[in-house]
Amino acid sequence: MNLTKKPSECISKDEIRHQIDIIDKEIIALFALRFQYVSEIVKYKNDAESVVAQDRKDHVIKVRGEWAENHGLDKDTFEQIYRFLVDHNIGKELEILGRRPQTPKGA
Ligand SMILES: C=C(O[C@@H]1C=C(C(=O)O)C=C[C@H]1O)C(=O)O
Repeated sequence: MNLTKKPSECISKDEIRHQIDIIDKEIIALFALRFQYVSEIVKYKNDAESVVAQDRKDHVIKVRGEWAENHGLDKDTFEQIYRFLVDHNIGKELEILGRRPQTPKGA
């Protein structure tokens, strides 16, 4: 990441906002990469239950909350953020699954 200053080294609001912009650009790029993997997983799923993958969903949300807490962030807030993200991904996975030609049962 091309950050030019540490948080405490910044000497103006503009400088701080510039660093924040750099960080957010990177975060978005990582979310886009994460989404590429999410899109690929649909190949290995065949119905709504496997798309939702409730146990994995619960685990992802819980563990991200713990990771956030380990970094001094608010656990519940980051659980909410991840719940929103995972629910969004489930919607996208269902769209992809819906577009896929259905294989007749027993075929
Ligand atoms: C990516 C998956 O599909 C869904 C999306 C998840 C995510 O965005 O991390 C996690 C679980 C599923 O609800 C998966 O099954 O792992």
